[in-house]
Amino acid sequence: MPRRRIALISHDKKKDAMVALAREFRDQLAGCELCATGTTGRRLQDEVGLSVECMLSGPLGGDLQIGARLAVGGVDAVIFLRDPMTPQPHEPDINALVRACDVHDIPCATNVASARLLLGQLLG
Ligand SMILES: O=C(CO)COP(=O)(O)O
Repeated sequence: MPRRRIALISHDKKKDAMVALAREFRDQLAGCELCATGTTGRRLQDEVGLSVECMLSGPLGGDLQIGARLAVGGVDAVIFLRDPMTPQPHEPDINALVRACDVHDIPCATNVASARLLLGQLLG
């Protein structure tokens, strides 16, 4: 089976949760092709030891880079731990990425509970 291509994105207040989730699924994620927005990806590399292709940071266009890749068939699933309590300067980019997931029917988990279900099903 080809390696799953997974995009990992988290807002600042959700980054600890992303690191914890990645630790939980570390062995399965290590067998995937991972890409991430910049700061999220660097934390996953440094703190979990995963190999991650780091895009730009979200506010600088990282969500859009992942959305563009997804639109041409380059991403199988998105884990996007959003912070629903904090306004983001790049809200339009965030909406564009989630919309691209819906347009192209790519699974997108936006909280830890759904991320666990998605990763368990996809990689379990
Ligand atoms: O802002 C983000 C997603 O919208 C995440 O970007 P970083 O991983 O660079 O913090």
